[in-house]
Amino acid sequence: MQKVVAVLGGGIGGLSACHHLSKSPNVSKIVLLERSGRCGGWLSSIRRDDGAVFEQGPRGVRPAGAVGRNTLNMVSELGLESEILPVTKDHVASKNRFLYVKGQLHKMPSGPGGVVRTIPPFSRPIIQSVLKEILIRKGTEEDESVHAFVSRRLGSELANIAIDSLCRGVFAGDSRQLSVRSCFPLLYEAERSRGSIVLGMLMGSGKSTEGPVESVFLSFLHYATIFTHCSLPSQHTLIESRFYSNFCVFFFKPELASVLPPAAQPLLEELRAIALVTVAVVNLEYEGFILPVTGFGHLVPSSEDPGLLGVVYDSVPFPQHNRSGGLTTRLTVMMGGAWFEQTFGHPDSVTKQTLLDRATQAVTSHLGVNSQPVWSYVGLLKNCIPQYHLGHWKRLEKMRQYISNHNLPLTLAGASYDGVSVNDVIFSGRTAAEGLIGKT
Ligand SMILES: Cc1cc2nc3c(=O)[nH]c(=O)nc-3n(C[C@H](O)[C@H](O)[C@H](O)COP(=O)(O)OP(=O)(O)OC[C@H]3O[C@@H](n4cnc5c(N)ncnc54)[C@H](O)[C@@H]3O)c2cc1C
Ligand SMILES: C=Cc1c2[nH]c(c1C)Cc1[nH]c(c(CCC(=O)O)c1C)Cc1[nH]c(c(C)c1CCC(=O)O)Cc1[nH]c(c(C)c1C=C)C2
Repeated sequence: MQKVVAVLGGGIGGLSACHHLSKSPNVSKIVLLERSGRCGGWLSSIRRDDGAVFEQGPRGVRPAGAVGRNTLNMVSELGLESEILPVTKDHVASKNRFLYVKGQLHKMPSGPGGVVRTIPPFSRPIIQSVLKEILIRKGTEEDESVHAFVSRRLGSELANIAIDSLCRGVFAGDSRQLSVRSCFPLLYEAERSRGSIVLGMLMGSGKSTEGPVESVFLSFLHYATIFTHCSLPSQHTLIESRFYSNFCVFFFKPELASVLPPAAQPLLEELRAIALVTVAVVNLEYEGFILPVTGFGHLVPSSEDPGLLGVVYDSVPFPQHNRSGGLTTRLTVMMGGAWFEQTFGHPDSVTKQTLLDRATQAVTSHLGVNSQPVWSYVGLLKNCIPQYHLGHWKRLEKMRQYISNHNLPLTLAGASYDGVSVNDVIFSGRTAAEGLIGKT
């Protein structure tokens, strides 16, 4: 039977689902319902007339593993290869990552030399923690916080500095609340299957699918303009939508609540329990090359400055997006996340000037930059990153069971469920589409 499918939400997940649905001869019509004036969701680029580009949302994807390959396949199917700005493995932005600890920038140890020597901010060689890890007994919990898991297996220093920072740089979240099972499933599975992260990674390494390119930037605006836009009134309900054989849902739970019938209350309660954090994203442009170091950027552990997550040195990986003519430096300061309210108060009451001042102060103190930016843009991205807290996996199981038991014509996909990265979300769009129509 030919299907008419409604896709709710024109973020990258919804667009990916549309792409895969559109390849099936069994789908006669796809209706993409997007409430805002544009598609793309959090993918959002500011393009100035002088050629400068600033990202308010994601700026890169790592084309590693199955989800990375899937993204590259979709890019190729859409004929967008020429839009990719590759950042190769030997590029300085791929090799140099920094941590800002105790008032100083530290290059993250890398390569064999970096692992066997003691490199600040760490007090002993990382190899020591890695070798000990193999001997640590397997945990027994169904789930554990990322911080507890890493402290137990690799020691508190790596948990407090490296993993705390990484969780801020990916989830804008608190490693003490985030679930290892849902946020880092490979680590969790490695311990379960091999009894050790190190052994799990080594034994699985034969299957590595990494290509020569470490990171790519896709001109996200192109994704966003491929599909036309239409809108969904917020009172739209499943009952009113009887014309559609199926729904794929790609947006966060507060919005989903408005389209579900009251009878789906238990599902709504689970959806509401998935927390979201707000991030302030401040794009800055400086005259000349002002950085004391080169690399992708630096992260700040929560013990150093809870409200300041990190700084991306956009000009280093993507100099093509500097304005034409004249040397400039583009930076993005990310703030808030799980610490937004304690740092800035309620997102509705903070002023853009406060956020700009805080961001430029960080550039001055972390990077020793004394000049003022010649251009800036302050974005307040309310509820932009879902937080997979402890027990997230159980919540997902419950929700999907409810949908199945009640025969709801609904598929949950997108960043709130099975991975927050652009790659994960594109993959979830494909999986949702294939769940409805079979493999394309
Ligand atoms: C600041 C920031 C930086 C990031 N950096 C990276 C990065 O470098 N690399 C990476 O891999 N990932 C990154 N991410 C994560 C990634 O961008 C997101 O997880 C992903 O874009 C989410 O896509 P989505 O389709 O699930 O949801 P969304 O982008 O939220 O899309 C949902 C869509 O649904 C629409 N909608 C909502 N309600 C309704 C309604 N009632 N009716 C109709 N439409 C509705 C919305 O308008 C929106 O367009 C970043 C995220 C942020 C916020
Ligand atoms: C959901 C939001 C995401 C943000 N960034 C990413 C996602 C999915 C992607 C991402 N961010 C980092 C990595 C690298 C992990 C690794 O393999 O080492 C990935 C895949 C880390 C990172 N993020 C930022 C910086 C400066 C770094 C460190 C540099 C590096 O390791 O390469 C900037 C940044 N991005 C996001 C936030 C909240 C943030 C805060 C500073 C969103």
